[in-house]
Amino acid sequence: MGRKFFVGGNWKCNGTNEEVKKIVTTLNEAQVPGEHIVEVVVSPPFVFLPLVKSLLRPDFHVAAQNCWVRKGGAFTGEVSAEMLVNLGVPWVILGHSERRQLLNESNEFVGDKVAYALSQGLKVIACVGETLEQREAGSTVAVVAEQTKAIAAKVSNWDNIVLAYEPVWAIGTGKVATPAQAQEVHAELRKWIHSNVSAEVASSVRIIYGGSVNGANCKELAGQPDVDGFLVGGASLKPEFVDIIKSATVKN
Ligand SMILES: O=C[C@H](O)COP(=O)(O)O
Repeated sequence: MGRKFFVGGNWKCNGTNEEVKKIVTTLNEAQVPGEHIVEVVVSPPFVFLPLVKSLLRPDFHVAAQNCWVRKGGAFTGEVSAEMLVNLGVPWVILGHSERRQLLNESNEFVGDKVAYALSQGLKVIACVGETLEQREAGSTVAVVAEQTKAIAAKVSNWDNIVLAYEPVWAIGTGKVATPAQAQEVHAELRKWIHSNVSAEVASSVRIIYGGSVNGANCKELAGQPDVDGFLVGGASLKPEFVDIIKSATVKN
């Protein structure tokens, strides 16, 4: 069975009430390929999740940008997986490099978060990716394999995981990975999953690319055999996100 193209929009820590409504209006009016061709998930900040969910067209879905590692309780400032489920939020982004780097989330912590979120019924966009220093040292594949291993160690069912390869040096920098660079790492990740998880998961899991994807570069990236979609930051706040969604047709 083919892997359905997946386009995620990570709005990060951006937006006012008015801006969020404007983005949703643009998405709601867009003519895009049907749900059988592309799965679209947008991820506003926590505070806007109910608003976006209530206004967004029914064929698009929402994701939180994080959740607490275990059951909720006395954890000031955190939002639990149970709360997201209670609000009908189906997806969560975990292990984003901004959280790994700025908030010191370790591979093990991310693995625990992914496992807990899945156990509560959430679907997870799990992010991996190397820094420029690691790439220049030739350790890209080792780094992403180690990050994936920490997830695989805690998870037995990959049906509800989308793996996002996001090289840190390409995030928000305008320096997109070349299609060949993205394909190479995606193929290596699939190979790692084949050897360490299973052949079935390797062929079915969607591996999406993130890092300076925009309306101009998305088609060529989408044409790579192991690129199953995108996790888009900056461009997901702009009308060109619609063009990125449309790049799904490259696969069909
Ligand atoms: O989650 C999205 C990524 O961090 C990519 O962000 P960007 O498209 O602004 O480079």
